[in-house]
Amino acid sequence: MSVGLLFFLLLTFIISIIFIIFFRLAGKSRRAADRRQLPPGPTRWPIVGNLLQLGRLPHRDFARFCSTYGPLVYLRLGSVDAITTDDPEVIREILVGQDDAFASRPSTVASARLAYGSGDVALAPMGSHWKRMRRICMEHLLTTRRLESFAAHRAEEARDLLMEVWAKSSSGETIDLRQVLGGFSMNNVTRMLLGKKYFGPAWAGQREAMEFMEITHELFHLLGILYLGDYLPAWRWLDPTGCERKMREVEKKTDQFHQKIIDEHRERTRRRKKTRGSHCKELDDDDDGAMDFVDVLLSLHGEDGKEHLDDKEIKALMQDMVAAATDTSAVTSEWAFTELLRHPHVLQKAQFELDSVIGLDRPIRESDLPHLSYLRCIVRETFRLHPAGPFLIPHESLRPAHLMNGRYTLPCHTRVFINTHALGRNPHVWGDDVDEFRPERHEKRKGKVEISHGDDFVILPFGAGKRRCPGAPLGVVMMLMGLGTLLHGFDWKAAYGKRPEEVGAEEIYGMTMPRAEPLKAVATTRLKEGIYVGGE
Ligand code: HEM
Repeated sequence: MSVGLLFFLLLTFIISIIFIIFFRLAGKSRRAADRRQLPPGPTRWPIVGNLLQLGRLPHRDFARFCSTYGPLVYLRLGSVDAITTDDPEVIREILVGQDDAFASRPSTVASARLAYGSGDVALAPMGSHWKRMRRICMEHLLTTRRLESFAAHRAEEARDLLMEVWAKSSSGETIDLRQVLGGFSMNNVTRMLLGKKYFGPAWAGQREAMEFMEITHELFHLLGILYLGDYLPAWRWLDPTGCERKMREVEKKTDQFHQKIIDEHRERTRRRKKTRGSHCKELDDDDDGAMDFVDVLLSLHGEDGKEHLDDKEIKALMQDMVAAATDTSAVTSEWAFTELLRHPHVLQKAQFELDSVIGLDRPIRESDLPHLSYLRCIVRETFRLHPAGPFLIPHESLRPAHLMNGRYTLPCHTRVFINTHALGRNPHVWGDDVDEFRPERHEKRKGKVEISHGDDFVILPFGAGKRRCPGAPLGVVMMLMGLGTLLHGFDWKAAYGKRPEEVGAEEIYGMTMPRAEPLKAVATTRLKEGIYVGGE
């Protein structure tokens, strides 16, 4: 080898080393700079980060961090970067201003196990699959026309609710509001979605109803917990609480349940077609009234020229709709009732409005809802103090992003906890009487009282931006109809002779945030008897 070649090789080697060192240092200092620009937050421990600072009600701990370090707080949850906020302007920037960066969802053990590998809408990461599933929801399931086609079912459910409470109150029974409101929203949703009702008259049957209840409760519970395996990967090896084993069991049970419903629908369609002859057209909305959602999903074409959606896609969507639709409205309605029992003057004012808009000679109808401004204020105030879930479903950043005029830099895959519970109790937004239930604070708005978020982002019951709840109009109608029916139909007092101030308002943490105890009350009739048994 010549001396020249040797010299050339040596020079190349030295230059390469210099480049490698240079880029490593540059990378390190860039990462260090990024870290320097993280928002402030509580002191972090090695490995666990801030996990040990979270208790039984993490939304309250997050709120405390926001009032100490806010409005935007950085947390390290085990191996995960996370931020939290309860500030309307920061929330607007995340959900609307920088929607492109923050509209994804984190991949968690629950979303993999319990949402068909994140194959649904609500827990799917941003990408073509989510776009397609969301489009199916918006264009085929939750359209105004389809929701209107179920108005008669909803009216029937309101009538059954009135009759059920009347029957119980006539026999001196205490009313379990969790049970009646839960049954009302569950029936509304399952009739639309699965073509069945699970509670009350004409129900699907004891065994199936119990199975359905059990599965949905287990599912909600597991989707709601803060599972340590998502933050400390080593935890998954040990699974000391048996959480993953439970998830696998529930995954299997739900899948079998969904498959049975799909098979029943296929069989029903096959029988209908056979009755009408093999030349018969596809099932459509004019056949036997409205198609339920499963019928609609079975009639849609799949991707890449496939004749149908995959069963897995249909099951993921069914599960989303049940999970997203039933508990949310039932939990919020129970909270509304809790506050009404704690504030009898608000309850009376709502009844006064109902009587003047509807009268005492007929039950409430959906067409009355836009005219019930005070009832709408009650629902809005309930969402302020008791949003259905303490956080929006966690979002995740798709790339490094800057927030608050570039003041802070966040790494890719930062998990975002928008604390709607703390937003509604933020004294900078709501003043000193944040803890007081006072629907009148929403009254000053002109025209129809909007229940969804407005331009000011001071309440956020349905989220905002790309991931906004696609079922908000249905959720609002179900809540107003349920509450309106019970308030118009009956006078109410807390059960067991409790005084208003003795009605508790303790919450438990989960994907949704119910009262710690089911709400029990005593109802007395206030309309003509014929109305309770289906007359006008
Ligand atoms: C009072 C009732 C309801 C409340 C309070 C509620 C609230 C919410 C909230 C807070 C989110 C998360 C938004 C975000 O992450 O930014 C959400 C998402 C969602 N909701 Fe609702 N919801 C209700 C009713 C419904 C109904 C009736 C349906 C469908 C039948 C539904 C379907 C969904 C779906 C599919 C998502 C996921 C959207 C996505 O990730 O793209 N919700 N809802």
